[in-house]
Amino acid sequence: MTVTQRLYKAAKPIWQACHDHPFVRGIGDGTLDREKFQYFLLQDYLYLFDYAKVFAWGVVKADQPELMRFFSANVDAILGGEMKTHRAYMARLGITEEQVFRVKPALANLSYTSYMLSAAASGGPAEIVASILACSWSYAEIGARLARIPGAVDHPFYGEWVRGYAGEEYQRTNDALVARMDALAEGCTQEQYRRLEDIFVNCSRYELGFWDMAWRLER
Ligand SMILES: Cc1ncc(CN)c(N)n1
Repeated sequence: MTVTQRLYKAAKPIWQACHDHPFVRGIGDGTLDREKFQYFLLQDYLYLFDYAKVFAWGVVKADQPELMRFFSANVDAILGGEMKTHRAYMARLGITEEQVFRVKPALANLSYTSYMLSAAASGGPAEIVASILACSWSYAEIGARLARIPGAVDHPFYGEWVRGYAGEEYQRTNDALVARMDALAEGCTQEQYRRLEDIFVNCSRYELGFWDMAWRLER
């Protein structure tokens, strides 16, 4: 089994709970309350700035130009790629970026990003990718699964979100991250692997917590 197959297996029950979460199901069948989605969108926009900073740690810690470019391209893919979907929804909802910055990150959001940033600050490139991977990969899987629900990609409101994560660009970027995890973890000791698994599973738990946070409109 590859390292990423082992990581996937370790987090599988948590990911299944994400797939079964009423928030995720609600995006897929189009029944999700718009207020909950708007709340999620704003929290997620704030989240993504910190998520991009985790990749930026990778630029700092990379010891090879190619790895530096990899992390740097990912910073760009978030700020200029994934966040485009958020900005399109913000435009539809009449929300400016300034208004988003007045929103306080919920505790579940702040705890998640603080955890990732701390793992990145104290670790090396492998720990950095492990802390990013649950985020990137679980959304790639959620997007791909939701896209198979009849009507989900064409839904007038939620379709854009599903298309963004199911789309080729997002899936390709995620595939590269999965491959990078395997490359960076190649030959790691059992102890090093355990640390990567801890980070990956904890981030998966934070992912589930993020859906819950949005579902409950955590204040
Ligand atoms: C909380 C969260 N997790 C993952 C993703 C996908 N990058 C996201 N936008 N937000």
